[in-house]
Amino acid sequence: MTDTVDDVDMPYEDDTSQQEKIESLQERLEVLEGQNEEMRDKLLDANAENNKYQQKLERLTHENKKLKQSPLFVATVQEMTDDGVVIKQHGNNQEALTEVTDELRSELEPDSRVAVNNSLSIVKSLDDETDVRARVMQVDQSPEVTYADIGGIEEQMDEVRETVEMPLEHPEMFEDVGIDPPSGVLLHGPPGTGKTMLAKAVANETDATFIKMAGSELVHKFIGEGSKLVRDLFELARQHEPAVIFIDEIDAIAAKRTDSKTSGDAEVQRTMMQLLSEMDGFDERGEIRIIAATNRFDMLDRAILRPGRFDRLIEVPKPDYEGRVQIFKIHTRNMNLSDDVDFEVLADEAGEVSGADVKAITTEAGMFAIRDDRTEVQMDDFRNAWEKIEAEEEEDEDVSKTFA
Ligand SMILES: Nc1ncnc2c1ncn2[C@@H]1O[C@H](COP(=O)(O)OP(=O)(O)OP(=O)(O)O)[C@@H](O)[C@H]1O
Repeated sequence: MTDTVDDVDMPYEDDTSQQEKIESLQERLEVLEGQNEEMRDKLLDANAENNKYQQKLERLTHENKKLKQSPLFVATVQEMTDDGVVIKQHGNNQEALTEVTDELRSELEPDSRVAVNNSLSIVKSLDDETDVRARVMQVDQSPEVTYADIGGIEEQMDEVRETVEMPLEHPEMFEDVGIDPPSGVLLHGPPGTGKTMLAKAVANETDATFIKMAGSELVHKFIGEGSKLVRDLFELARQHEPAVIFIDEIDAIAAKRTDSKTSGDAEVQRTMMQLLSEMDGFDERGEIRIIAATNRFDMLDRAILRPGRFDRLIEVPKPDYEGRVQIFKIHTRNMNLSDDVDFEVLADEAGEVSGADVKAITTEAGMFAIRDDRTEVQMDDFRNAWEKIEAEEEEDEDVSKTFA
């Protein structure tokens, strides 16, 4: 390497001759020029290196983006070895040895849930399975709803009792007659008409565990996860026999096939197929009854309505006038009512409302009384409550139209 010249002192004594001074300065200039050249070379090398890293960064960013875009699969870590991580994919149960970055490795242990890409590289670690199950499935050992809490849908209640309660309590009757009880019951109708209540009440009255799963929670998940959750659901029900499985918003996993072939659709299809296959093997399931509910009957794939599946359809409509009177009475059982309260007039004035609307009116009427510092709820409180709720509903409709 060339000698560096850092000092700013002149490279000669004060008494040196002119000629010698020039020579020394020239010598110094040469050294500096050499240094300059060397620095320029280094700078060029560094620039070239920088370019190389930039390109690599761009490539990795692009690959990373691609990895995130492509569908991910769920797998469970089986073993952590020096050669990599052994994972087992959900759905097909295939095992694979895959490499993992040191950073991710520190987050993993046997039984960790991970998301893997097409080439089975671990992309990220996932929440604990129990967290997902808890979010998707609610287990209620004894729901509090009774048949007496439900108003205006007697016919539907009788049908649910016949199809769910009878097989649970008197399976021998079906054997004696020589017929199979209906496999699944599908409740369909507008929101807030008591579908969930019916399922809870029948579980309560038969001392069965109520297990609720929301269909919408099963979609937009990783490949293989929806069907695994369906298997887990039936396993959970088996552990809690007798049990009533309630699948709310079944349209989320059982909508008619669309033409699009996106991976999301395929995953929804797989989840539904798993549900159907669990239902097809239903005979051995003993004391488990399945009730599903939807507000979108028109959207359902007819495959789920075939015999042996959801073969008992029960429409749960909004209550009629008599039903509304009854529901008003039910929801005001514990309220301190003034003598002027007349449910027949209220049921008439409210018009075509759902049971959930009636419940909302009674609660809001109570709030009006509290705001007015009264303990007794009056007829006007109910009227004001309905006016307020109606105005809010109209506002909501306007908002949803604006954003539609
Ligand atoms: N027929 C009814 N009798 C008494 N209360 C009712 C009735 N229908 C609805 N309600 C009241 O409305 C609430 C919501 O009803 P529920 O959840 O059973 O409706 P749903 O039909 O399952 O609605 P969604 O389709 O929106 O899930 C109930 O907790 C209850 O307070």
